[in-house]
Amino acid sequence: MSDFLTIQGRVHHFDLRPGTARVPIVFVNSLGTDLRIWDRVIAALPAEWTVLTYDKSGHGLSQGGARTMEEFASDLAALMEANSLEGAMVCGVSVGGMIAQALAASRSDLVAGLVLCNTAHRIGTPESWEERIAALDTTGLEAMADGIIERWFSPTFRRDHPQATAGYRMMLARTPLAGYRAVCAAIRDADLTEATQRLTCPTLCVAGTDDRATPPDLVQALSQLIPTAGFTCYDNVGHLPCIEAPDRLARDIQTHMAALP
Ligand SMILES: O=C(O)CC1=CCC(=O)O1
Repeated sequence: MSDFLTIQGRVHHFDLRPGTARVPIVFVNSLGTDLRIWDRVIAALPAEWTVLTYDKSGHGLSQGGARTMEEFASDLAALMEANSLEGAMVCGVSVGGMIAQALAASRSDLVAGLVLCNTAHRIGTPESWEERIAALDTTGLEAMADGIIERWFSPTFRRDHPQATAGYRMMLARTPLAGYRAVCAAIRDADLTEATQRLTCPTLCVAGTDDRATPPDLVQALSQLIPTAGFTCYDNVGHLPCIEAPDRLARDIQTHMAALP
């Protein structure tokens, strides 16, 4: 059920679907999206799984204010603790995958396994994020939305799903500017290389051949940093497999979950 919790003085929006399975799963969304991007994945998962989704600070219905990747990770830790979720599978996409890595590095008690979709230990360059922040300040998000959507979705998805493409474009363009800007700055400043190479939990890294934001080579490099990680790449899928390939992602999550010790 959708609910709200104040964490470090900021109201956070989350949705908890309680279940009886041993290991809960927690989903972490990307820049410019909210918890709805996971709906089709969750619909394809077993009904007995406990599932937590949430809007990170400054996105969806959550209040802004977090600044660093560590703060975004500690928001998630507090939300999991408040819901008595420990030893969870944490599945994050893009910056959500960075938050998941930072959480696993700092709070291994909360994380039994990881699914890292279309993410990396370092995304882009500080200069590229500075350019994006400058463009945001000059033109705003609406003017940048078409270019961002082309990085998010494969040409096939955009051709075959024009309504969904338009809908997710609205989700992006309606993201509060300050919240979007803060996440860009957190990505600019985050280098998780050292923290991530110390991870020891079972990890699945997922890439898409048509991902123009975190291409397969980058996601594969992430998987090679983590001794316990596997790697898979989805054909004709872009940056958001939770939207373009929800059934395949749900299957891979279940296989990964089943292999947990
Ligand atoms: O908006 C993009 O370019 C894609 C992206 C980078 C980090 C993230 O979360 O999304």
